Amino acid sequence: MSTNIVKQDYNVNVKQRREQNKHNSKLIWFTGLSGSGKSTLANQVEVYLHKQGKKTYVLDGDNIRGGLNKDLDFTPEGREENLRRIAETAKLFIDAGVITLAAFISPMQKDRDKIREIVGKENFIEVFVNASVEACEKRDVKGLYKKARAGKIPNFTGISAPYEKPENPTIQINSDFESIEDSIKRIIKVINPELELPNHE
Ligand SMILES: Nc1ncnc2c1ncn2[C@@H]1O[C@H](COP(=O)(O)OS(=O)(=O)O)[C@@H](OP(=O)(O)O)[C@H]1O
Ligand SMILES: Nc1ncnc2c1ncn2[C@@H]1O[C@H](COP(=O)(O)OP(=O)(O)O)[C@@H](O)[C@H]1O
Repeated sequence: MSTNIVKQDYNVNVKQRREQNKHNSKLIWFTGLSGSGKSTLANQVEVYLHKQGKKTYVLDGDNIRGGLNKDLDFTPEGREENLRRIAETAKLFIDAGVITLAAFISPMQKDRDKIREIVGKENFIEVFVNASVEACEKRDVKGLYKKARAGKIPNFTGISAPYEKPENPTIQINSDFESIEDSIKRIIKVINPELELPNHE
């Protein structure tokens, strides 16, 4: 535990960064089963925003778990710490004026509530990428469901570990039935007004 910490104020603040960028900075959080479509949608929404000249960055499960969080496993405690660190990272990106898109299974409501609390509810947009286990298993993008069914991956979400559906997401996508193009359009419609410059008064 760190003690005797005194917060340092910076000369350039988030308001000035947002004004220079001419857009707001928020966290767009994609939650859902493995294979539901989180990475696909986060990446495509980033492409759209980037083309508009906005400052963006994507944080994605497999990439963060290969670096910053490579010491963590998929137990409930491992996931909790994974998501806490990602939320703290996203908070820094938001402060840096960057629109941050995060794609993590984040299966537990309590962990998602903690993320919202860390970044501030005014900065948090939750996208629930809803897909059935059956559809994800049929896609089996990375062959992980096959391995999990064979008992080769412990604590696999949807098979041997739980996924709690979000209680009140900002947007819900049904990727079993919806095309990628339609999902992207619906997300963009909701986030565009949220990314306009805020009134800091
Ligand atoms: N046991 C188990 N359960 C679920 N997923 C597993 C597991 N082991 C490895 N993987 C791979 O890790 C990716 C999910 O990591 P996350 O950091 O998003 O998970 S979590 O939010 O901490 O629950 C996940 O990526 P996505 O398929 O993009 O969701 C998998 O590639
Ligand atoms: N509406 C949709 N949104 C996102 N992905 C979709 C949709 N419909 C079908 N898919 C397909 O589902 C798969 C999702 O894979 P991926 O984005 O890697 O999932 P995740 O990041 O959640 O593990 C891709 O093959 C994608 O083409």
